[in-house]
Amino acid sequence: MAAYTTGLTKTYAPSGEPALDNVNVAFRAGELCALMGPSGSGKSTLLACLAGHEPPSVGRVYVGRGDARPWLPQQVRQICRGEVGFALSHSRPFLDRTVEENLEWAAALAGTPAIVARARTDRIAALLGLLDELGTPVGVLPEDRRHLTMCAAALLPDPSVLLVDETESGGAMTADTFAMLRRCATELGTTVVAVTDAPAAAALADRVLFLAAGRVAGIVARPAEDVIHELREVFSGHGAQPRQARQEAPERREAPERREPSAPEQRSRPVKRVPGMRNPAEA
Ligand SMILES: Nc1ncnc2c1ncn2[C@@H]1O[C@H](COP(=O)(O)OP(=O)(O)OP(=O)(O)O)[C@@H](O)[C@H]1O
Repeated sequence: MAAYTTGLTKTYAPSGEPALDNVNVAFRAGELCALMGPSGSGKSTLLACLAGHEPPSVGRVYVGRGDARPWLPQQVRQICRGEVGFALSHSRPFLDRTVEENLEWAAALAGTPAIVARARTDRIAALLGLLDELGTPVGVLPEDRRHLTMCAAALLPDPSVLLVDETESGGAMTADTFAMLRRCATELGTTVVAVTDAPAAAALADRVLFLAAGRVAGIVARPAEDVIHELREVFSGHGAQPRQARQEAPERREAPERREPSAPEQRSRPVKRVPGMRNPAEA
């Protein structure tokens, strides 16, 4: 298991609804997992908790060998040296530097020896289709290439887990991008968890994790694109239980456990069955 959560609940405002509500999910070593769900379902929050950017309100997050603890800004070097690499929606490359210079910076920040960084740069750039752009200033590249530059920089220190969110405009996570992330997971052995709204992209993943209203709604292994289409409709429309209804449901008040690490469970709300979808408990 490369990363997992137990009873992960995240509430931003003290009296507000949880952005994540008792999420129990595990990510396997070397898998590409697509993260899908309607806007506000908690995708970015899950990535932020996995990255250690946001502390859980309740529950635990484990990455690699230990807790993904919240980090202070001055500890950014430790993030880069750690188990997790990320290209999140707020991640920004240096626009006035070339792709290669951005990668060098990431390697230096992580303390990766220059000789190791040089050897990895070409390999990662090739996997992400950036070889021809190593000498190009990132500022002149289109948004998807900038995002891939962030992915490349995140991969350079050889994290066990790479977390990739959509860019703020939401346009970067296409099937082309996923095909490159697929290669990274396969050839580098990195666990990749990446948000997308595109069924054609998610169909390239080993598993698709659907969030709906802060909960794990379903996990599909080796998904077919039409199944993903259907599930996306279910969870973005009437299939996703409205937040108001959840608030009134008594089981929401059951306190997610504070307990010692154990094999992650999947105890999520049952959802409409669609051919090819597995219940989270079966994952
Ligand atoms: N920093 C924050 N402060 C307060 N509330 C937040 C914060 N970040 C997210 N939220 C809220 O938490 C919920 C989940 O948001 P999140 O961004 O994780 O969902 P998402 O599925 O990534 O959405 P999108 O696809 O629109 O990015 C939303 O109701 C959102 O308004």
